[in-house]
Amino acid sequence: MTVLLEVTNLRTEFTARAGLVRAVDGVSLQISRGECLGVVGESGSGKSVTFSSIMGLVRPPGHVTQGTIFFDGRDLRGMSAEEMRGVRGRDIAMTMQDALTALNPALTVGEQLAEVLIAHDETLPKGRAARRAAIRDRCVEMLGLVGIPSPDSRLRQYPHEFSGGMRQRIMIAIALACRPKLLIADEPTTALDVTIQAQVLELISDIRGQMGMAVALITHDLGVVAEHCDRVMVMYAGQVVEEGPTDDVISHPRHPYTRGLLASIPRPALRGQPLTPIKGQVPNLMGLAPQCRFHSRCPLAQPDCLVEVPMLSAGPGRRARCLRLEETS
Ligand SMILES: Nc1ncnc2c1ncn2[C@@H]1O[C@H](COP(=O)(O)OP(=O)(O)OP(=O)(O)O)[C@@H](O)[C@H]1O
Repeated sequence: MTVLLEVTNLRTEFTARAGLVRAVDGVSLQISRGECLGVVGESGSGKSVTFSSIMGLVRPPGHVTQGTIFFDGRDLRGMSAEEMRGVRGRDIAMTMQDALTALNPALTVGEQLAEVLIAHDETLPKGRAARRAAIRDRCVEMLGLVGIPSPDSRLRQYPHEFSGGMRQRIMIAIALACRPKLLIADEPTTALDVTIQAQVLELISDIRGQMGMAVALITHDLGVVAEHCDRVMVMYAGQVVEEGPTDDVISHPRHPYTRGLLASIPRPALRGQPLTPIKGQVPNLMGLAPQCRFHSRCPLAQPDCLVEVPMLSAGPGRRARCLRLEETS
């Protein structure tokens, strides 16, 4: 599979009154064409900021201060704001955690879909009437694709006239309108109940199959990753701590943090056994010392862990940021 997105050594910092917050610190990742990468980690681990940085959507006081981002062979960090606007929507689309705030309450769903098509779809006919008809057809097609019943009439409705699950689907329809090569889905199901969650995820997987699109699925839920992702990347305190093929990482986690995450979720095979939450808290990202960030919570920690730990090979296609890998092999 050819590489679609390649990020190397990305760093994103926020200048806060109390000091510098390094929200993303040395993140490297790759996504191949058509692949689904799961991105997991506790709240505040830097998942959203990593992908907002890739999209060029970090706003002051935040700045990308280091690293390279190549998409489809093009250098995104070297692009102008205008060029990046072209990439967003057409090549890479991102759905946000909260559909209600991401959608424009003052425009109908049809108007919002049409806006994206007008901005990015170069295949639309030039003549006015033909163009209008083509835009309308595409809007109906996209709402139909995400499973909105009677898409024709619902195009004229506003976001508040839809349920939470429907709004998520509409946001996905808008993201998919220009057939992006990569969809970044940030917690697409957080606000939804369990059945709707499953439907939205199935929908993303189906469309991925139909369009050959790559997906980065940001989630707290390792169950979701197990079901939908080819590979998984685990983040902790602004860094990637483990990555590899999903089945391998979930069946045999190598980083103590990934092991902790897996021990803290209910699994049918372990019914009746108590869950073990990870003790302690994610460290403050301000002024972190150059040492293993999981050290204070780690059951395997030794004094020699108080050094900056690089990503180390942890088996075929796998890497983990830990000096105790021999104890988890
Ligand atoms: N606008 C901001 N100003 C200052 N710091 C910020 C800002 N946005 C994010 N951060 C910092 O970046 C860290 C990482 O945030 P991010 O939203 O990427 O985490 P996350 O892993 O996506 O969490 P969640 O799962 O809750 O969305 C936060 O803990 C916070 O310290």
